[in-house]
Amino acid sequence: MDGSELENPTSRSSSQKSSRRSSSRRSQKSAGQHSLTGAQEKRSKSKSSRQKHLVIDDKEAKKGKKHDHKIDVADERSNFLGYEVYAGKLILQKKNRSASDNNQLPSNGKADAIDARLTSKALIWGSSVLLLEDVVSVSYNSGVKHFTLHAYSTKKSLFKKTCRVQKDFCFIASTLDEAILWVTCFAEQSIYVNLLPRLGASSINQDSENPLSESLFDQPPIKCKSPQRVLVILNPRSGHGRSSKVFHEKAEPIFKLAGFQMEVVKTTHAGHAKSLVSTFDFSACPDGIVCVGGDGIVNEVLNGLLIRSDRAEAVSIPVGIIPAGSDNSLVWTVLGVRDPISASLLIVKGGFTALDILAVEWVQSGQIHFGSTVSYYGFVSDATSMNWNIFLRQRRWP
Ligand SMILES: Nc1ncnc2c1ncn2[C@@H]1O[C@H](COP(=O)(O)OP(=O)(O)OP(=O)(O)O)[C@@H](O)[C@H]1O
Repeated sequence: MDGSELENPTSRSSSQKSSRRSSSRRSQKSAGQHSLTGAQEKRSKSKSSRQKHLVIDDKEAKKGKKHDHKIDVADERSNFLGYEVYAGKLILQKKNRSASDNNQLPSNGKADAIDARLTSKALIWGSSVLLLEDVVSVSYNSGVKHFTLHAYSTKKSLFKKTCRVQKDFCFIASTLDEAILWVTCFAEQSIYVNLLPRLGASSINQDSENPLSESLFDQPPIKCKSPQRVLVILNPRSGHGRSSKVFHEKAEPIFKLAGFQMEVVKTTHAGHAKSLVSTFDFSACPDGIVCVGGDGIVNEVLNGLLIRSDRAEAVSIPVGIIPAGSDNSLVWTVLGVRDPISASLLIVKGGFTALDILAVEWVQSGQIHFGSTVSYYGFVSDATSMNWNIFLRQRRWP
């Protein structure tokens, strides 16, 4: 199955059909500038809400008369599929063709081309939908008409458990310029673009009738996110010694697809992570720390940050967690995920969740005693990623 099979929305009602078609035409017409920026998107949203009110007023004015389904269409599009960013024709590459075969595709291969739309939430082609939250990156070789989406979509396993599996989708655009537009629009939706050099000289023969397009590639025109540089701290003892396997087989491939540059440190003893983090020069890895292990390794990393001389800045360093311990209760509580693939996706998608950390105090004979270091923490969050803020109570040392 390609993406998630859906009921084809265009087959519902004629009024919906025409509304969608005209919207698609509008977006095709303005190819080249038709990606919506956040502000445009807001404007578009408020426009649809204005439309909605107009339809309601109209309805009240002409009681009893039937009206079209503008309200439903607007709501459905904004809630489920987001707002249209780009539309055009794409050919989905057959599995058994290699990337180099694409270059021999006849330029009149439009017979297989299908309507495709990129919205702020998904890529939709035919009756298939691929959610952007499942897409890790796009690979694109300069000078060719095809690009590949690397996705980890959810799938029900034999025992009806949901799991994520990697799947690549190679699409061929109608022209080289359209391929660039598609990839640019993915980049604008915060998908990492892995820009690769040109394939062989033969690979651009397909576009030799269009020298203008070729010149575009003298300067790569696609603006993409810069690669993230992170420190990975892996406890090889976590999860009864399975954490290295979890990292190298499940998390690392996703980080590589997303262009992450990683400095991986495997701890050699208890307390290693804390001492490392307490003195580490983060200028080499400014984009975050990824803990691979159980709750214990996260505990050490947070404590290491808290005892740094530059604690005020250090607490703003994002901390990610790849569950590879035996219990992983913290990551489940904070991120709502348990599997390392979903946790890796959350990290590469880059959202942040503020996490409250409280010092635990103990009371004896009516007196409050504080530890000399922050030794444990209450976590108050249930959202989806990993920035953390520290709220320490006013402390009075005995
Ligand atoms: N190389 C190492 N050898 C021995 N112990 C280590 C090493 N590195 C870290 N540790 C210690 O191991 C403890 C347990 O690690 P961690 O919590 O990551 O795994 P776990 O116990 O399998 O997972 P969970 O806490 O989810 O049950 C940590 O508190 C840490 O101090």
